[in-house]
Amino acid sequence: MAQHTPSPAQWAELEAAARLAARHAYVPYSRFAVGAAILDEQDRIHPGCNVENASYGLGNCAERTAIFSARALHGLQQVIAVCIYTPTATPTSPCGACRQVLNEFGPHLLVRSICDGPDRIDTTLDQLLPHAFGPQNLTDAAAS
Ligand SMILES: O=c1ccn([C@H]2C[C@H](O)[C@@H](CO)O2)c(=O)[nH]1
Ligand SMILES: [Zn+2]
Repeated sequence: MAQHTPSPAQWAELEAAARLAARHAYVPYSRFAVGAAILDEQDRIHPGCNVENASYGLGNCAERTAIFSARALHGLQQVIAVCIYTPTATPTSPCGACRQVLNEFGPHLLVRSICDGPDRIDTTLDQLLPHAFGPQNLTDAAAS
């Protein structure tokens, strides 16, 4: 399937959705409210925020919340692009766990990180997670 690229208007929508989603973040422990928004192959935008827990290690990042809720609510199939907003002076990249989860639904997806400052990062998941382990590795498994 051909990978399509978001239009400038779609990037602007993704950025706004990521910033808005951060307002729903549940971050009583880190006070670090992150928002994410994913664009799917049907041009739908799905938001997510980080949701922390008193058992600290169980918190979920904004990017994974976006993926899981989009799948549960809307049957997400393919991610074209993700935008991540962090409340920082410089943009930050998704954590390793989120890179892996993003890879499941969009191995070649585009990643934009935005923040409260003027800088942004535009990259790809291929750059962030080279030699990824994904669904194809399971189907490649030798029959026993
Ligand atoms: O890309 C990132 C990085 C961090 N966090 C969350 C996890 C935790 O709730 C808080 C501090 O790490 O920010 C995200 O949601 N996405
Ligand atoms: Zn993460």
